[in-house]
Amino acid sequence: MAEVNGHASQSASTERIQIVDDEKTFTSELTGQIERWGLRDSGFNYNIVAVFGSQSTGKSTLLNRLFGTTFDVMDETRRQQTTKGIWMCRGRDMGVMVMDVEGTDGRERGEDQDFERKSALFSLASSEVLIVNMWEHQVGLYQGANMSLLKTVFEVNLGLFGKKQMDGGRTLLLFVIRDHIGQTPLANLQATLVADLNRIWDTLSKPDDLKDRKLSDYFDLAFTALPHKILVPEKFELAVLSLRKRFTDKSNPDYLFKSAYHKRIPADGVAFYMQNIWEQVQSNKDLDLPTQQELLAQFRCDEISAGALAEFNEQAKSQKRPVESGRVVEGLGELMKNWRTRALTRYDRDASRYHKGVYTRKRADLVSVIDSTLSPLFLGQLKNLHKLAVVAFKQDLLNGLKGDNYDFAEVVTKATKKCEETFSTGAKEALVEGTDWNWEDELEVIKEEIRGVADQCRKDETKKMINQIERNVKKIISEPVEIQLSKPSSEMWDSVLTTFKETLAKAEATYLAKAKSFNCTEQENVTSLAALRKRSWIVLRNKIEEQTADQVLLGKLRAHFEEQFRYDDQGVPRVWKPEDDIDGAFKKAKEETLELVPLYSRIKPLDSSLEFVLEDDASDDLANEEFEFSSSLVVLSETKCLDLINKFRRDADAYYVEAKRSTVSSIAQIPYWMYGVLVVLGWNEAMAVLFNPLYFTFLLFGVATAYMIIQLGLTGPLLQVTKSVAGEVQKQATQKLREVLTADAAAPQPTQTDRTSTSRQSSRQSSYFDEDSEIELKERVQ
Ligand SMILES: Nc1nc2c(ncn2[C@@H]2O[C@H](COP(=O)(O)OP(=O)(O)OP(=O)(O)O)[C@@H](O)[C@H]2O)c(=O)[nH]1
Repeated sequence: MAEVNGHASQSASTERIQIVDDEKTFTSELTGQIERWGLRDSGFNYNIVAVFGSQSTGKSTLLNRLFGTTFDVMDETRRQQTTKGIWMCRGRDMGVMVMDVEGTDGRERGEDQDFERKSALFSLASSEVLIVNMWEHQVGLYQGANMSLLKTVFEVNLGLFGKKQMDGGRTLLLFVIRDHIGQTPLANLQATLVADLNRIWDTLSKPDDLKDRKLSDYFDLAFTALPHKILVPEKFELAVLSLRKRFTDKSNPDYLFKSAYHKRIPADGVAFYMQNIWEQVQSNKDLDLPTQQELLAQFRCDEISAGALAEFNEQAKSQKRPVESGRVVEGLGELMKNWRTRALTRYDRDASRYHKGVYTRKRADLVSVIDSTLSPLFLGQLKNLHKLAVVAFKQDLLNGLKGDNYDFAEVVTKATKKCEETFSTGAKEALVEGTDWNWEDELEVIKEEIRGVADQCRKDETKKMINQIERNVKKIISEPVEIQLSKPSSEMWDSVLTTFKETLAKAEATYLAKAKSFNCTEQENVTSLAALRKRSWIVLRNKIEEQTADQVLLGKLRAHFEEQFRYDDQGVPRVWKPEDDIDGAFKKAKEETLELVPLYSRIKPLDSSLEFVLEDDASDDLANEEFEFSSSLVVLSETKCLDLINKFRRDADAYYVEAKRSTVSSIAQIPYWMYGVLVVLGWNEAMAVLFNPLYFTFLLFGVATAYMIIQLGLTGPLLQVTKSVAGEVQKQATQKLREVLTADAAAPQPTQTDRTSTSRQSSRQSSYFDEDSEIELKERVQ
């Protein structure tokens, strides 16, 4: 077979495609290419083969010869890598997709073994037959024969696809030994390789559930040797031809594409299937063994990151305490941005020179640590802003609701807007770009909270307003009701209720006018008005209670009785004469007065339209006291009425007796003949006084003095002076008497003979002395 040069013109059926490029990106054009190869509709009637082996071991040459593919082959004069990435080509005149894979131990990639691991694993997992290409002299070498690479690949393959491959999809590992001179028979080489592979398999770290799996559970092994291409080209070609037959001739007993190796993926899904495998292989961390540069980069990037972080932490610490203590730190967002930028700039400056991947990864770690340190500050600041905004909101409400001329809704809207603005401004300032922090949720919490505060405030204000209106009602009805109840008449309750209803109507109008600005709901208005009616009624009821208290009502009855009994029709006080009909007048006045008791006992107007009705079940959270309207209409209970009547009767009887007595006293005057008797009996004494000049002078003097005193209005003062003088005289006399008695007590001891009389005397004295007198006496002696 003629060697096909990659640069030669290719027919569409053998056009090759790079499925994974240098940057490890999987092509998006494989589907289209499979279609161009004419394999799209071949169902399961296709095979996939790949090659694995060190660089420049004649892999492309072999594939081109075996399958008639058009892979690039290295120029014989320059030993340099030709295959980069993974290429795929359709076998000429056969339904085989052949993958030429970049060689291992690539000089060009240096220490970066990442690609060779991934490409080997990809080939192993996706193809039916994997040709392991090696020089004869590589057999038995651990590194040279890629055994360490195979170990890693087996291990990851087991982890990733081990379970799936158990259900089917075994793979054939076809070892092709190149430049076989023949000194060592193939059987020996084969034995060495099998021993190596089993050893590798035994030392694999397998998943727990696949611990007992053997190499043969997953792989079939086949071995073949090719003679030296340069030294014995004919033999080489013949051997290749015979190997080719094993791929093409199904009747060949050594046919290699056994159905057991088929992955059972329809041809039109192969592109997608392979892409998936590549993605799994790519994202597998077990393959990412660091190179020396990476190790160095990790070390240095960690160091640089720690330095930047130390400075950053110091700065962040300075604001931790103020924020935790509940203070809103002015310009915190700006500060945080500065610390963050400073730390990242410092890291970027020093670390960006190292391995790109490591630098980027470590930078992401640094950003995450910085953000997680700043996040509590941000959240703390939000919390403090929240508190501040709500406090300001409450203060604004307080200030706005001062006085009487405020519009509640307006005050609340203004305060709400200000509160939200305060918070949003502060929160936006605290936000650091590049983070996923959010403050909108907190704003929602605030909105909810201030809605609650405003609602409570509205309820309090409504309560206050109702209390105020209640006080006004009390003030307004107090006097007129008192007057109306003092003038008992059959229309007394009509006038009381008229006053009450008028006042209540005004109160309700006042409430409704105010309630508008409170944004009260219809239900709230209904409740509040019911409360207002109830409270007003209670106010009236209390006033009535006060005016019908025992003594007050008794006073009223007495006054009414007196009016009827002691005054005549013209309102002039009556002076009872014996001929007057006291009994009749008394009876009439008493009966009329007693009729008032039932009138007072129940609130019942003559005009039924004036009756006031209050629903007992009117819900009222403003006035919770126990209250029953129907019973509130009863002012005096029956027992109380009887009690009052009895008390009043006693009073009335007293008036009656007094009236009677006044007639008796007017009857009991001194009879006129008594004056005659007086003149007759006192004639001599009168004459004696008249005719004795001394007596007469005294009489004249006495009469004149009395006349003057009366004329000058000095009767009162004179009586006062007389009383004082008499009092003083009495005091002096007592004093003198005490002195006399004290002198007696201080006299020498009486003789034995006098003792009896003295003891008698002292016992008498002791009766004069009380304890105070003794103390006074002692003081005087001293
Ligand atoms: N001695 C010897 N040389 C060979 C054999 N097959 C191919 N070569 C030569 O080895 C060189 C490399 O051949 P390639 O087929 O490009 O090798 P490769 O493994 O595909 O190379 P890369 O794709 O770069 O890894 C070429 O100069 C071939 O002529 C062989 O069986 N024996």
